[in-house]
Amino acid sequence: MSKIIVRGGQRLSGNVRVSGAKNAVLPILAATLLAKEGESVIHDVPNLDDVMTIQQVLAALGGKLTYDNETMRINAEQLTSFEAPYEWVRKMRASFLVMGPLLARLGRARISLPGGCAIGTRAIDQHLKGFEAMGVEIVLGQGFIEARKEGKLKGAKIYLDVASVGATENIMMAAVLAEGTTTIENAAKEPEIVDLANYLNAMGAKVRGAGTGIIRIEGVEELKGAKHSVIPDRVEAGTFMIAAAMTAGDVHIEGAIGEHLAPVISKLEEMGVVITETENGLRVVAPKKLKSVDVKTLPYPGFPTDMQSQMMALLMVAEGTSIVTETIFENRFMHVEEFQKMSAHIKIDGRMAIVSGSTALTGAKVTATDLRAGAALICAGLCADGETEVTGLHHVDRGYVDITGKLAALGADIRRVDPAPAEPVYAKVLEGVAAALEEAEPVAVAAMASAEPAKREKETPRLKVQPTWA
Ligand SMILES: CC(=O)N[C@H]1[C@@H](OP(=O)(O)OP(=O)(O)OC[C@H]2O[C@@H](n3ccc(=O)[nH]c3=O)[C@H](O)[C@@H]2O)O[C@H](CO)[C@@H](O)[C@@H]1O
Ligand SMILES: C=C(OP(=O)(O)O)C(=O)O
Repeated sequence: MSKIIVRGGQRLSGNVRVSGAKNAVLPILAATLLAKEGESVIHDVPNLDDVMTIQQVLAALGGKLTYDNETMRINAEQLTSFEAPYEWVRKMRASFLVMGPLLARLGRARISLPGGCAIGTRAIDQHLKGFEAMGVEIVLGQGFIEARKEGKLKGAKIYLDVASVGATENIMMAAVLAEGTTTIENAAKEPEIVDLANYLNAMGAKVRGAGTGIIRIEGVEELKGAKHSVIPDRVEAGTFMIAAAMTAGDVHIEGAIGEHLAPVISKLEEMGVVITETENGLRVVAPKKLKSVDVKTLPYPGFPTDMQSQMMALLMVAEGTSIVTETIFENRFMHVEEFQKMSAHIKIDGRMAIVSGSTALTGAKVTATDLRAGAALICAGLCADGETEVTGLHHVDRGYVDITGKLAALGADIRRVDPAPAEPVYAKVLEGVAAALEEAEPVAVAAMASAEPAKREKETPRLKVQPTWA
């Protein structure tokens, strides 16, 4: 089992570069499916497990991709399937974001119900409500959703009951090729929505109002591949700000955009941290003693839920009692139990966590219960007495590029231990299985192709990929 081992007590200092934003790059890569012509070239694509997952989804749909030096090139001219396979969708919730582009391009999509971090129920009703308003017929199967529309999608006025980030993105992507104008009211305002709109507009779309509560999308006939650079990851930047503050450090966070981090900056300043904007980032200088603050997560521009667990780690060592209220996800306090293993004093009361500060944290064996919880445990380990061993790293690898290397470069005593590669004998067996599968696949596909049409459609939707209105 992979683990990160942190020995607390080192003051962080120096420069750390923020990677491209996971939550911006995933919808943007999904949106590349909209280009009927030309290649999209996306820069600042972080090397994350989630990016690899969406890459697999796009490839399964017929996209041709290359990834080199943080640049991904995608050609989606020839889509060969409308089905996002379960094996990838179950790994990552954001795979569901291909539904909007597939409906726009092909008028049909079949997607397994999404997986991802178990931080709440994470409904998708607002995505579906938006598609239905655009004339899409939705069928819920066992473990999947099938959506189709004869002819082009129709522009509509859609009011979101919750300002969902994913629903706003999915509906925007469906609407760009629709007939007429779509208005999304109570739209999410996150910077990642603006980044997606900028990429869509570079492709030839007409999206206005992204970043406000009302987004208007005028449908166009066709979109082309475009160049785009992904915004820096505000959650990764925020995590390094917390790491600096935990260790009374002095860290420059290269690429961090102050405006995107306003609520995090404001809370850290209330605690006594000094933050200054530089030419290309933010400098964070933290005193040894920090004051407690109350924090409530809210949609942007409120305090981000994705920073809640890291902030809680900092509040555990600040002076005084803090109340953390989580309003976005009903099950996002799983890290509390892990913090308690490190001597934290936290009580949960429904959606509130009462954090008693001034804790002398002690190193312990802990597990990342979700992506940000993993980062928060690492942050706590940076100022704990002794060694903290964090497992459950598959969560962390979804969203942080080399967090161990970046913290070590700032002076942290941190290392990652990965299990030794499989014994050569097992590797040989695996190679043999892979070769056998490769040989078997063409036979299976040929058998499917010659099967009865009805059966063929049921079992191999990838064989029928003409737009429904073609
Ligand atoms: C890949 C990505 O960008 N992930 C981010 C995105 O997730 P995601 O897009 O999944 O989050 P949403 O904004 O959709 O979810 C927010 C809340 O709305 C609810 N909801 C959502 C959709 C819906 O149809 N019905 C409904 O009730 C959810 O259950 C949740 O309670 O925004 C979250 C909130 O900022 C972040 O924590 C995630 O990191
Ligand atoms: C919850 C997160 O991601 P996802 O929506 O992909 O699960 C996150 O980035 O913290």
